[in-house]
Amino acid sequence: MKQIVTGGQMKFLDDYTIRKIGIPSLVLMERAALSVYQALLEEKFPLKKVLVLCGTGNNGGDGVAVARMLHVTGVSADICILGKKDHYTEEMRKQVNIAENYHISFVKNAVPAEYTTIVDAVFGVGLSREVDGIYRDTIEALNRSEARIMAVDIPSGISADTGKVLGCAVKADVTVTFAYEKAGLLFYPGASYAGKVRTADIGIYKLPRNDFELSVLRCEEKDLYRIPERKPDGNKGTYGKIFLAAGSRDISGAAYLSACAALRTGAGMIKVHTREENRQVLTTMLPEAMYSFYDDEEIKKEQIQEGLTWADVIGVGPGLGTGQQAEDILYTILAEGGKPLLIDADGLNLLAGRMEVLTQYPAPILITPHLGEFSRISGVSVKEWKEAPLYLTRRFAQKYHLTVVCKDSRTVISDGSEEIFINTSGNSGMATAGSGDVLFGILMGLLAQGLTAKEAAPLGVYFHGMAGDLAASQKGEYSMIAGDMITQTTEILKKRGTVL
Ligand SMILES: NC(=O)C1=CN([C@@H]2O[C@H](COP(=O)(O)OP(=O)(O)OC[C@H]3O[C@@H](n4cnc5c(N)ncnc54)[C@H](O)[C@@H]3O)[C@@H](O)[C@H]2O)[C@@H](O)CC1
Ligand SMILES: [K+]
Repeated sequence: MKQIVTGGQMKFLDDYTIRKIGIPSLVLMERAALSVYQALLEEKFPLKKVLVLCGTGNNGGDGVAVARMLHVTGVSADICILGKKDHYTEEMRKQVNIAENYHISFVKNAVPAEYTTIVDAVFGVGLSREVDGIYRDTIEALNRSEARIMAVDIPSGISADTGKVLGCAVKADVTVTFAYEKAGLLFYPGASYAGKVRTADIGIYKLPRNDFELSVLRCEEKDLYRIPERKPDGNKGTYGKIFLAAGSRDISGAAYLSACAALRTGAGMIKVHTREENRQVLTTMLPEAMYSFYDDEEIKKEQIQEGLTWADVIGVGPGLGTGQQAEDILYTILAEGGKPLLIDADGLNLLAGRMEVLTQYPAPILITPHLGEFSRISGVSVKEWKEAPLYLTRRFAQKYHLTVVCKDSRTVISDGSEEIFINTSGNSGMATAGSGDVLFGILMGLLAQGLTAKEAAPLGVYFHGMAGDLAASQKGEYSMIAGDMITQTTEILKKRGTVL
C-alpha cells in the first residue's frame, strides 16, 4: 500500500519536519530542488535555454534553487517571478538573494516560446484559490509553447486534494513531487496534467500510517500477496460458496460475467439464482456454476432461503432488473441473508431513497455504485462528489455502515474508517459493457475466500484495473471487452506470490 497525502496533510508534514524534527526548511528546499535538477537530467529535458517560472511562496523558492543548480553547471537559465516582492516567503527571499549573488538572470516578461525547457514553480500545495490575471495569462502562454515542462511538486493550478483545475493549470510532461504523491496527482484531470510523476524523498518525516487522522492509500502490484493463499488440503468449501441473484428475463450476460469472474478469482462454488429463460444459455456457457431458476410465478422464498443458508457470501444486483420480482428477491435477501452481502447495479437502483434499510442488516455490506448510481442513492451530485471525493465517499460509508466502492476513472473506496483508498490501475478501455459485472465477480470471489469487505474492496478494484490494463495491452483500449478482463485475471493470479 502506498500512502497518498492531501495538500493540508503535506503542509502539516512539512511543518512537523521543520518544527518538531528540526530539519531546517532550507535544507528540505535544497533537497527538493536537487531532485528536480536530477530529474531534468535523467528525463533528458532539452536544457539549451531554460525558464524557471516562480511564484512568491516556497514552491517558487524551490524553483529559484533549481535555476541556481542549472546555472552553476553552465546551463542558461532565466528566472521569472510572478507576484509582488512583499509577498515572498522568508525562504523565497533567501533563494532570490542567493540567485542574485550568483548573477543569475531575472526576466520580467518572459516569452515562453523562446525556451526549450520550462520549470513550473508557480504554485505548489499552497494554491488556495482560482488562478487568474497575470498568472492565468502566463500559464496559458506556457501551455502554448513547444518547450518541455517540468512541474515542481504539482502542476500549478491543480488542486492537491481533488485534481481539479482551479481556473487554469500547467500541462506538464514530468512532475517531481516531494515525499508523497498528492491526491490531486491521482485524480483526473490532475493526473493527465501531471504527465509522468516521480516521487522524491527530500527528508520529510515519515509519519507512521496510524498517526494520520485520515490515511489515504493506494494499492500497488506487490499487494497481490494479500489474495488468500491456496491451501494444499483445501476443498471446494474452503474457498467459499456464493449465492448470486442476477439476471432477469432474457438478460443473462451480467449474471454470466459476474459468476464466471468469481470462479476465475478462486471462489469454490457459486449458485446463480436467475430467470428460467436464462437456463439454456447460462448452463451452456458456465456449467461450472449451480443454478436455481424462477419463472412468472410468485418468488419462491424457500428456494432463496435454501441458497442463503448454504452460502458464505451473497451477491445481488447484476442485470436483476427493477421489477416486482427483483424487489422481492432483494428484500428477501436483506431480511434473511445474514452473510456478507454485495450489492450492485439494479440492486442499488432498487434501494434509492430507502438506503437506511441497509443499516439493519446484521453482516457486512459492500456496494459498488458507479458515480451515477452513487448520486441516486446518496443525493450527492456528480459535480459535488468531484469537489470532495474522499470526504463524501467516507461520509456515505459511515452513514450507512457499509463499504462503498465509488466507481470512476479513479475509484474511491471507503468503509468509513480512517483508511480510504484511491485506485490507480485501469484504463479507458474498461468503460465497456459488463466491466462492472466482472469487478463484482472478483469482489465476490475475494470475499468467498475469506477477505473482509474492507480488505477485498481496494484489492479487488486494483486487481480488476490490472486485468483491464493487461486486456488493453493485448486487445487495445478500443477493442477490449469485459470477457477479456476475466481471461486476464488468470494471468494476474499466476503472479500472486511471485511479485515482491
Ligand atoms: N519548507 C517547506 O515548507 C517546504 C516547502 N516546499 C515547497 O513549498 C510548496 C508549498 O509552499 P507554500 O506553502 O509557500 O505555497 P505555494 O508556494 O504553493 O503557494 C503559496 C503562495 O501562492 C499564493 N496563492 C495561492 N493561490 C493563489 C492564486 N490562485 N493566485 C495567486 N496567488 C496565489 C499564496 O498567497 C502564497 O503566497 C510545496 O508545494 C513545495 O514545492 C519544499 O521546498 C519542501 C520544503
Ligand atoms: K508547481
